[in-house]
Amino acid sequence: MSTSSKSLVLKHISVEIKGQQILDDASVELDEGRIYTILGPSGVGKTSLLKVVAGLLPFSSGTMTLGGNEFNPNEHIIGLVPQSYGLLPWQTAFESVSSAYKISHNKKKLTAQEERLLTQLFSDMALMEQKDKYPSQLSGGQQQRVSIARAFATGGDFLLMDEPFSALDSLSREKAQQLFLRRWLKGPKTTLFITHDVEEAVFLGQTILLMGDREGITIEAIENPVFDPYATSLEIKNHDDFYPLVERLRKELHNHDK
Ligand SMILES: Nc1ncnc2c1ncn2[C@@H]1O[C@H](COP(=O)(O)OP(=O)(O)OP(=O)(O)O)[C@@H](O)[C@H]1O
Repeated sequence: MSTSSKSLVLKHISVEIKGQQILDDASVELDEGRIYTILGPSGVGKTSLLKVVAGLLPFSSGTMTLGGNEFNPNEHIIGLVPQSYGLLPWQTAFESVSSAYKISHNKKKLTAQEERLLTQLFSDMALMEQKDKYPSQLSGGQQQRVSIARAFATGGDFLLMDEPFSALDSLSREKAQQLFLRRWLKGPKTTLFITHDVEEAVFLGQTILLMGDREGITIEAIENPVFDPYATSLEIKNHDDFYPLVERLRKELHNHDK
């Protein structure tokens, strides 16, 4: 894999909380503007890795660099999509997205053009009819799409997604995956996407990171030959390489889980 000028490189990252080793010697290189899906057994440290990149979890040793310079997450705008939507009950969908935009862009009021851009984002996420609804009036899939719209609205170069679609039924999930890819294509950000679903990892990941724990964390980067953000999930599933790759990943995950 070639190292792009803005690669985010984590080297020998270890995290300790109260004497307990949470992440042990993890190294990975993330090229700019690619989607990386992360698979790995429960408890291996996927969320911890994401939190390190987000600056929410300090590491005790190792280095994190962007384009060769020290990377301090607090100096960057990073879009985060948690598993549990994270919407405030008193904000409508549009208020939620526009307030995230205003905070990250240090603005008090939206200009007419910014209002149009955010409206386009709602349209891209198939949320136009939900703009003025509160979270309690939205389905899980709609809430999660608002959460994704909010992460896109913050701008910035990084998007961190922690099992964002795990609570959705399969139809809502496929719709959310497709809408996410369409929007991502408009401005590809370096994306880390944790999932427990092997097929989702193959559908969404340009590179699939397989995490294991063998005398320290291992992260195997697998280039995905079937990745095609323009294709539907059915087209991807019909690709000759799709099921062999899914099978291989399932086997490797099973081996790591022993
Ligand atoms: N705040 C914390 N205090 C103590 N231990 C923690 C803390 N956060 C995580 N851990 C431990 O660190 C390890 C890695 O947790 P992490 O949540 O990163 O794993 P994961 O791979 O995301 O798991 P899952 O797939 O189940 O969500 C686990 O053993 C977990 O119990």
